[in-house]
Amino acid sequence: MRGSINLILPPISPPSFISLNRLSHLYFSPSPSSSDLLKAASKKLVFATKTQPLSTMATDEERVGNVKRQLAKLFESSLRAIVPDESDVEPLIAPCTGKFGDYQCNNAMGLWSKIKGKGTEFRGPPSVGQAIMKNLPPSEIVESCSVAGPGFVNVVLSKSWIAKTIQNMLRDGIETWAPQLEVKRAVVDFSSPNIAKEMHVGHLRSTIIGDALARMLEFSNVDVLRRNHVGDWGTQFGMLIEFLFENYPNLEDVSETAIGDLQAFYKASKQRFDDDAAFKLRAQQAVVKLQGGESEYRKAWSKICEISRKEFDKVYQRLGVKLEEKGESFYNPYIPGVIKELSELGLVEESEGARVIFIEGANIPLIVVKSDGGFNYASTDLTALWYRLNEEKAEWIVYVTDVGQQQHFDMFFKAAKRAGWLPADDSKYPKASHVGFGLVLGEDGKRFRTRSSEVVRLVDLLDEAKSRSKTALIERGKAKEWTEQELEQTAEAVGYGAVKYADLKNNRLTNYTFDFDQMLSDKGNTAVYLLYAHARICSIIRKSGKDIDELKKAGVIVLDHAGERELGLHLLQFSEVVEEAGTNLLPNVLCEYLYNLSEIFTKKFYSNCQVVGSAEETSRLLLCEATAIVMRKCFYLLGIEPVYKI
Ligand SMILES: NC(=[NH2+])NCCC[C@H](N)C(=O)O
Repeated sequence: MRGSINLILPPISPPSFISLNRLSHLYFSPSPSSSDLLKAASKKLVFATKTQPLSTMATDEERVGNVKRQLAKLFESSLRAIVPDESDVEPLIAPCTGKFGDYQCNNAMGLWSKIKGKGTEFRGPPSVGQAIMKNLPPSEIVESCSVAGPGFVNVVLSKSWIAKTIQNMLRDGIETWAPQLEVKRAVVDFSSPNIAKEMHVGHLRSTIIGDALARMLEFSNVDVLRRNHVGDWGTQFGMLIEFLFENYPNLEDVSETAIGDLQAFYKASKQRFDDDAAFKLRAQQAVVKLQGGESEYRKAWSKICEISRKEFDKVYQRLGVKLEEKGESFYNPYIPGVIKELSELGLVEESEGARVIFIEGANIPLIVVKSDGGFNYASTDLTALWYRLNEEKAEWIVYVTDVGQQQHFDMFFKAAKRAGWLPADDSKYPKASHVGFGLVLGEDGKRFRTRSSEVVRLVDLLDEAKSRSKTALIERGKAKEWTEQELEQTAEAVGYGAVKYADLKNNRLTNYTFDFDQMLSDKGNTAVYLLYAHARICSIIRKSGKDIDELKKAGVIVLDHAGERELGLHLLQFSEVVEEAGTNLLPNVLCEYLYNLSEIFTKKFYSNCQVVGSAEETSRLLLCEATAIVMRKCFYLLGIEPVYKI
């Protein structure tokens, strides 16, 4: 699968504290001691700046909340000083947890393997690490550095810089922490249900994951074209149209309510198709007439699409998802031209009456024109890709479907590479990525179905999520405290948020079990727990009686307590996490960050640091506000509505 390495690998975890210690024994290098730190300090590697309230706007440099990038810039110049060769200066920076530092530069070992035996003055990775550290230019970001184990350069960030960066964000807005991606325009092809079929729980995953990815890329300054590649073309329309004509001789009479239950309509026409040979023949002829553009048939087709669209839109509205429909039929007029172009390139060959493209490594060819002369899913997808690259000028095209379609994407991406539409190197743009996801399972561990083995309808799921969360709120006595409207809105935010989060928090490639009790629990890693945590932070601020907007203008953040510092550092990592989740197309990375933020806030900060009435009240209220802002942005990026009181 294209880009599979990126997609399957879990986020890189930095070497843990323990492994660092272990390695340090192996490499006979002492762990950094206070004397190391002192030495580092004497080499002007300690930079402490006093945090000041900032009344002026931040410079572009200060706006960047992405610590990893800022450190990479510093280390790049230090690496360059050691190895003047341009190709060797890609800094490897990773956050780390441990008493030696907040971040690490992991270049020493790689550099050593390149320079050893070539008359270098260095004696091994630790000495390369020392040199990297010594060459680090002065910066207010870094408080101290040390070298550990096989040359890891540990960096302790300056807490006054962390504080200042958070103050800047509070003053200038969270948008100043948005990642800047290389890509300017992307297509995210998601949801994409099929006409005349009910949207089911499989489409739920595509809708939720695709929306989250689109939001993350949009936030990262990418122009995103949200595309609903609806299945609105194909042989099934012959059967549907014929059935429509049979039951509604006058098309004007067909209302939404008449065939509102499209699943039932589809089933009934399929029954008719299977049972009656004459009907079947008429249905097959109807396909030809539709494709030939006969007006009555086109009208009937439009009617069916329109009714389906209204049903889909209701779901999108409830989920707060925006999409622009460009269904399969949209690309029809372009298909012949694209097949011609591919033929002229010598890619299309005859095989058993069909026209196909052979793909290296695949045991079957990609059929682009069927033996009856018709086009198929692959011809449409190749054409849509061509359109997106050439007409829409997208540099990154992302497709969100179940992993079952992986081979299809793999094949037509390879065909596009053969045609020279995409570079052979997956790390280059323009690029196409398939975002696959696993199955939704029921409690029995099998595919999620209703008791009568029917496909579960999305609307029913959403109704139940809402009604269950409403019941839970009523049990907490909220019906007495709140207006009916507040109760409804919160029940929706919590209910739909729970369904979305339960899906997004898993690595999307794994199957997951749909379990209302678990997703609506207010304990553990659930949307309910997180939404309530956010509401509680808002209530701390409200109850303080302070005007938070005034505090934001002049207040100073101090991170003297370990809990304050840990919270501050985690807040600062928001930008690099969004960048990682967006570029690797993994929303679960952002969920993990959000959950950890809430845990650090509660367990490290709030339980140890009194906020209201303390000497540090202003600073701590600002930390509460910054946490609430970052949490809300995470909710937004995951497509979840926040709640402010609970
Ligand atoms: N460009 C694409 N093939 N997008 C995905 C389409 C998904 C398809 N309609 C389905 O329900 O399985």
